[in-house]
Amino acid sequence: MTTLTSPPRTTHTAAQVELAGVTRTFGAVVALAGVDLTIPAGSLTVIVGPSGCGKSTILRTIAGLDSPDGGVLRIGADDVTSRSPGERDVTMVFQDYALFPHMTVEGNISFGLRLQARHDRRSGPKREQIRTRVGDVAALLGLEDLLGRRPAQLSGGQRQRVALARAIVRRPSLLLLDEPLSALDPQLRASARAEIIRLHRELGTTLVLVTHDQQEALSTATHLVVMERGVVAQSGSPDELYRRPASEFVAAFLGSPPMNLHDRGGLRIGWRPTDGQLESRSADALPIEGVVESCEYTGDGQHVRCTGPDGGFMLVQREGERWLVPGDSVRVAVPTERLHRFGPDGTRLS
Ligand SMILES: Nc1ncnc2c1ncn2[C@@H]1O[C@H](COP(=O)(O)OP(=O)(O)OP(=O)(O)O)[C@@H](O)[C@H]1O
Repeated sequence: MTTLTSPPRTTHTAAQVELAGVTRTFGAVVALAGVDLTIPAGSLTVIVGPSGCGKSTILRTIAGLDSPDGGVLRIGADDVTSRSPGERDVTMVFQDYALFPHMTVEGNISFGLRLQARHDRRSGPKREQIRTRVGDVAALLGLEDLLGRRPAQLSGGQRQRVALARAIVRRPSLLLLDEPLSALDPQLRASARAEIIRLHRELGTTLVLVTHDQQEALSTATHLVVMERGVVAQSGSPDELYRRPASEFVAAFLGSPPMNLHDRGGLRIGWRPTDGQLESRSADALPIEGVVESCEYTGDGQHVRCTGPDGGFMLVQREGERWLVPGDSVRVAVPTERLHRFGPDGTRLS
């Protein structure tokens, strides 16, 4: 696969996207309950959240495949709320790739450009330009040797690359991907994820990706958006959301194994399983005692599940520490600066 060091010919200006008070209902179902969101120009923004929280509806609204009931959508400086999909300079890649089965890979990739050429003979792309652009994109995605094949003769990962090639060959200033990796097995997912990150960097376009996989979201995004029941729970850099979750919902949603949460004095206290220090006697720490219930070997350590005085908790134990077995008593200290505090309504305190 070719890695371009200078900006490729597929580069286009990257667009900022802004949603203000966007609402959408389907009968009694509120899919979007007033979404306020800015997607920075040139970012790789990942929208993540549990099933049914409105992720796909946001993407479809940005693409113009669905119309909001209220609110404003801007792409760049333009209010595009009532513009048709064709007037938005946006391309969306669907979960199932939707390739044309009777066309070759080359035919699939060039389809949009050929259509454009037919509609607009004067300023549309010329045959030679189409060939060059398809060649460039095929090189970028490592598809040069597959151009003569049909979709049925490709692996899942190759089909995904063809769908991406078909989208980026049109040089959109905004590229939308709905669960692009969901059809791939875990090993292919990891390499496809790396490919999307590289592609984003080389294209310089704004890329918005939807997933329900929080691990994938954390590792892929430059800008992360967590959705909760039709609204944005929090948006910012992945690091910001992981280290300073704005609510108990975001805290519990991001991170694997998930954050431990306890009731303490009318508040909710949270700590990451990696922040618990075994056998530490530090004064500036919350002590928690428990009994080991089960241990899960992870290769470089253990995930240890314990029962404590006020419910269970999880601890991540690294290699080199005392090896725990079920029935062991443990004493864990959580440094005060690593504690997260949430009020009765779930919002972060301090
Ligand atoms: N065309 C439709 N008609 C009726 N209800 C819809 C329609 N599209 C979406 N919904 C509902 O709106 C809500 C949000 O759906 P959406 O597909 O945006 O969620 P999602 O976060 O992408 O979910 P998933 O991760 O399961 O794909 C859901 O309750 C869904 O059932």
